[in-house]
Amino acid sequence: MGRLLEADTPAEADGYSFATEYDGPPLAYDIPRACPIDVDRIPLAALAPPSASRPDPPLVLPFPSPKRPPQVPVASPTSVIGNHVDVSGALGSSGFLDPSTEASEVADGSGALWFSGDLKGVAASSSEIIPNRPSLESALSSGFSCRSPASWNEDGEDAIAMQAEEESLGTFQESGLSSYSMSPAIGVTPRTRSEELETKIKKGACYMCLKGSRFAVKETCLVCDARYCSSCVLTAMGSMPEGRKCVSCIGSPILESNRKRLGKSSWMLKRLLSSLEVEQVVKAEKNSEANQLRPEHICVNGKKLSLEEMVLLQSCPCPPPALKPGLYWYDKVSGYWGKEGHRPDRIITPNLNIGGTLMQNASNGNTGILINGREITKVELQMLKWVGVNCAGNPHFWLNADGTYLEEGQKNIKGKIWGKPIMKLLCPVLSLPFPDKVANPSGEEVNDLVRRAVSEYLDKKTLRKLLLVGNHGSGTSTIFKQAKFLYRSVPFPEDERQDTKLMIQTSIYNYIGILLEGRELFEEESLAERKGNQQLRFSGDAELDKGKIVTEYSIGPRLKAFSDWLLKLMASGKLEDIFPAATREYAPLVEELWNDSAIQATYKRRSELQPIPSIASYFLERVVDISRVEYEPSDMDILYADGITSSNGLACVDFHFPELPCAGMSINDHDHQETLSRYQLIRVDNKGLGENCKWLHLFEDVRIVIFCVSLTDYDECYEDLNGVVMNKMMENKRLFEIIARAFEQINFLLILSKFDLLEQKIDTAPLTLCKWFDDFDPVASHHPRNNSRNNRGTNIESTKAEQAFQYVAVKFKRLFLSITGRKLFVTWANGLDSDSVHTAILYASEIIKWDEEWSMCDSIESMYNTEPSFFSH
Ligand SMILES: Nc1nc2c(ncn2[C@@H]2O[C@H](COP(=O)(O)OP(=O)(O)OP(=O)(O)O)[C@@H](O)[C@H]2O)c(=O)[nH]1
Ligand SMILES: [Ca+2]
Repeated sequence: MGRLLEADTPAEADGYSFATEYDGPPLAYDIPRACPIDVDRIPLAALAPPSASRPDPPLVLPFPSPKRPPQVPVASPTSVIGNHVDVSGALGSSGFLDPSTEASEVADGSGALWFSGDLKGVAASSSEIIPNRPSLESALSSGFSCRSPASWNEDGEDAIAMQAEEESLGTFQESGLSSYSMSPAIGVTPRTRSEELETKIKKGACYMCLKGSRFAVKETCLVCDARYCSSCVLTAMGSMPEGRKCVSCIGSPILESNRKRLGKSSWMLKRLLSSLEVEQVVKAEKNSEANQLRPEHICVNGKKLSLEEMVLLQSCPCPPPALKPGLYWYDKVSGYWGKEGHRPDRIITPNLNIGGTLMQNASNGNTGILINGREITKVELQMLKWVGVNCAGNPHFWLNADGTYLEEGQKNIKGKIWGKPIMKLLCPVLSLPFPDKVANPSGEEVNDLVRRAVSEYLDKKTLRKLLLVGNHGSGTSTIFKQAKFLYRSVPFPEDERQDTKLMIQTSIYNYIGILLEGRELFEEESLAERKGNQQLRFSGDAELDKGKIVTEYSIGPRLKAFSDWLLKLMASGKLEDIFPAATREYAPLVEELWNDSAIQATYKRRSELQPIPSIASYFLERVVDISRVEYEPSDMDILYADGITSSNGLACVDFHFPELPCAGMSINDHDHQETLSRYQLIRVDNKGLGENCKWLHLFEDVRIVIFCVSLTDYDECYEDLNGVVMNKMMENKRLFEIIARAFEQINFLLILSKFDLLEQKIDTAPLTLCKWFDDFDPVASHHPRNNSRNNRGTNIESTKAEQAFQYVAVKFKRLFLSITGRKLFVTWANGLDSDSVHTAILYASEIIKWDEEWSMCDSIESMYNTEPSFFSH
């Protein structure tokens, strides 16, 4: 008998109550017990998962003007992500854009979206102003509401705030479980708000432009079910780093009802994006962390699962199919699995060490008969009776996974229920599970299973991302393509080859245009020379004479007309509108032009034409073949083409390292891959980085930033948008500073590219032409070496190019140190040489590994440091 407490004491009379121990006679009845509250079992709504991309919590506007009509504020469609990050910048002090701002005024920004597409729809800029935006924050914190103009209903009430209150009460997704209080609350995904919003938005209309009917095809957000038409979807969903989600929903878990849609591309995606982009979106959707089933959403025998437990459950030989968040019970002896409060639903792999201890009331049975400690349901009792198990006296059974059963406290096996043929028929009739395959893995086998599953999972998680960035012309595209050639068994699938073909064909017209411009210049020069009067070059007389006097650079009227048209097209920036579509039509003219002696004469003097890239000759010399419709680019053509095909400025390639495919072995060999580390090289162009690189945060899980700078940039200039002439190296420095600040904690590898081209020009163009390098003072070398590249690390007898490399490296190292206080790693590369690219990427992977080893040492050290008492005992 437990000790009883008595309250009737003298102390009570003094105005306070103090219980004393009861020492009277034993009582004949039960004392009512006050159950202590178990704090862990108080249901709580799930916390929103952390997400860097979610804006600050919405502010409550103190006095919303009632009856404000729903309106869709506008912002530049080019600032989807940017606005999402910097909400305050995009919105006025009231939290909204100035309603007087016309869509046309702001929809014309100069930044760039990742995905190209028709973005004529009216754009919303942030969670606060997308009408349907389900505020996860507001849903999870009662009384905290996100007010958007469109969320005011006719009566001036804040519909979303009301919704938030409803949702903050907490819901369990599994039906009928809310009243069942055995388990702690399971975090659930936010419920869709689409029904309420549909009453405000015309039925079936797009949630952004509010236009269209329900018959028009729409793309739906996986988190909030908001629907967007094809004009708005890219604005609303941005670059889709986690798949099809509104920008404001990035980082939020998906609706469970949408799980079956994960990774399945849609008609609209295929229409708006290139196949590579669709592939990326689909992959992101399937793999991104936020879209995975979260272990804490699965509760087994009253205990939320850990990550390892969930992985084990999902990867066991016989897992529960289509696992959803919810409360479950699991009898690990028999393998029975069911929803809390319900009969068994499945027989899964037994002996899995997951969840808590099976409770007697797990399935809410009331028969008095126990199987493995669980009181069975009526229907199970019925089954036992039908197969002839004696249930008199409410016995307690032990049921093993192989179907053998015995009574508690006895040693004799009474029978084998799964062995009875009638069971196979009975179970389906009673809606009870029957084992697919009677299995009983030993403890050791289960341990193996755990090890394998967890290591596979961790392997998936430890995909090491390398971010490759640099200014235009820094050689990032070439390095990226080399990586594909080096590490992929099929580097460029057919569709990418076709896209590259079109890219090359367009660039050919660009090169021809540059030649034609040069031809005009040379023609004028030679006319002026003949006249013996420099002034004539610019006079009206010269123009007249030009038609009559034929020079080495003159072309016939037919080609002249073509030339004028092409140059006009280039000047208007419309070349890409016409080519490569018109390739078939103009191929014969290109052939004629190329064979013309005036063009050949101009081509000979191409070095005098500043903007023509050195690689242009490679293509120009085969211009006739290339401009034909049947042209198929070779691997070399793909590598030499300027840039990569990606309309959103983002491309990635997954590979295993460090092994290169050697004779007789494919790098994609499955067994081999398992033992290798996984890497992903992501290349983003400046457009993709956005204005002032504000999208960089999307890459915060990268393990290393590989920053590319072309060593040839020091004496090259370009005109910026305002017509200001900028030195390219200074521009590299500027971008480097921005990116180093944005990734302060991440390792950096600087690749100084185009080393071979530097060697060619350093003697004629001194490094001091760039003002940042004005104190470069190379030591003259009397022993120029042939194979200088392999000795770039030494400096005793290094060549001028090597010294320049060292000098530039130190300049960037100092700059990096001053920004981050850390060490910058530097190497060089020649993009056209696969070995040098391989060495550079290998270097990057080694930096990542060193870093991992260091952090491991650090954590072990800190364990020793923080637990002195443990070791002092
Ligand atoms: N000789 C030489 N040529 C290179 C090197 N890297 C790239 N190229 C070539 O230079 C041409 C122009 O490329 P760039 O525009 O400078 O660089 P990219 O590879 O297109 O990379 P991004 O412009 O940074 O995207 C391409 O056709 C490449 O084949 C290099 O290291 N050495
Ligand atoms: Ca380029």
